[in-house]
Amino acid sequence: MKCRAAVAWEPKKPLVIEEIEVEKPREGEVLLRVVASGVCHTDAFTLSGDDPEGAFPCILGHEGGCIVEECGPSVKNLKPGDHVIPLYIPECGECEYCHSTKSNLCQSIASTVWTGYMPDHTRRFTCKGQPIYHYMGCSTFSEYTVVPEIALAKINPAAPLDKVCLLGCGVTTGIGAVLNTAKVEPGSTVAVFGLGGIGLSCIQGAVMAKAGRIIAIDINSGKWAMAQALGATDFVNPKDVNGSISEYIKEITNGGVDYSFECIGNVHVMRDALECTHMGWGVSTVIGVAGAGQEISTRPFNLVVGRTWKGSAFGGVKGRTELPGYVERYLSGEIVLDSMVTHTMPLDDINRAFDLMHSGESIRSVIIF
Ligand SMILES: NC(=O)c1ccc[n+]([C@@H]2O[C@H](COP(=O)([O-])OP(=O)(O)OC[C@H]3O[C@@H](n4cnc5c(N)ncnc54)[C@H](O)[C@@H]3O)[C@@H](O)[C@H]2O)c1
Ligand SMILES: [Zn+2]
Ligand SMILES: [Zn+2]
Repeated sequence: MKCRAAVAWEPKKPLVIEEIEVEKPREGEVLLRVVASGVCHTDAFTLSGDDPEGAFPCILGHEGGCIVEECGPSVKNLKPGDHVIPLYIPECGECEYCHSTKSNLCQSIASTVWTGYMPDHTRRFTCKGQPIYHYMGCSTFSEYTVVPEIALAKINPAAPLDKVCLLGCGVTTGIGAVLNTAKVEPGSTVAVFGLGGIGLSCIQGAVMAKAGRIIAIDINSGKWAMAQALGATDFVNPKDVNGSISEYIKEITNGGVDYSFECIGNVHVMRDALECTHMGWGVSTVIGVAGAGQEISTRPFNLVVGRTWKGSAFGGVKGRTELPGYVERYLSGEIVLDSMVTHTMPLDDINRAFDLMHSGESIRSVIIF
């Protein structure tokens, strides 16, 4: 079939709206009509060319709200009309990661998801006769996309897809990092570095975990209002701090925070986030994705004295099992999504979503198809 999609022909160039050809779903695959898609910093990261795994030309987008259009052979649990959220980390239910309660990193199709192919090592998109790479197994910046059944969470059709699409990455990542990865306890002091879609969702998670004090940190003071509305208790702009931000946070928290989260992708901030945690028990979770070749460092002694450095992908959430519950928590008012969607636009204006992200004006832009 033919449809319209935003094609990333090469790094650092605006996306181009093109007519593309989408092949039928094959064995175990599902053709989806994309209703809405959020724009995440990770899309911008890949487009920047800093992502070692980025393959071009591709169709970006991984925060989708979709409806099943057609099922390929041997698809068992989905039918046309079902509402789904595509998962960049699938859940096959059979691999050792799926069997482990300690990880959500299903490896069943990882080698193809992260190289831009479908599980059978072929692609479903062509444009002007040229094959186009898939992206994170989702490619939601297209009116239609093809995703394996094991990478689809079936959700309550009562949920608005233009809001719950954010559960496909940003919001689930932030909340899950707090609840699943760090396991923040009631009364804890928490520091969140970077107040984009991910950081603000960490704040939501910290509120859900009943943290006592939630310190929101961003170089853009315009982000404070939203952080406060979601439950942050303190705001620090590192630009207003003389000297080290980690020393400053330790000073105002009587020795350091219990938990910190890095939601930027900056290796220097990752170090600050670790070093501002309390000696003896502080836990710092890296969520931000840093550029190719970058490394983190700290004095080993900072770990010897009882701090822990952790990392979290998609908030440690097993998508097919747990995401439907996140959608229910949104419907019951426990998870806030509506105010996170600061901008909406049609596919034709998708490049504006990237501009708004880079200028710091948006929390999340959602493309409405
Ligand atoms: N681990 C995962 O599963 C996962 C999932 C999604 C996104 N990510 C990553 O999380 C990061 C955040 O994504 P996002 O969509 O929220 O991004 P975003 O661009 O919306 O937000 C980033 C925020 O960080 C702030 N910031 C930048 N430099 C700063 C500094 N030095 N100190 C303090 N604040 C600073 C910016 O002002 C902005 O508010 C990205 O690196 C993204 O790739 C990881
Ligand atoms: Zn994302
Ligand atoms: Zn698996």
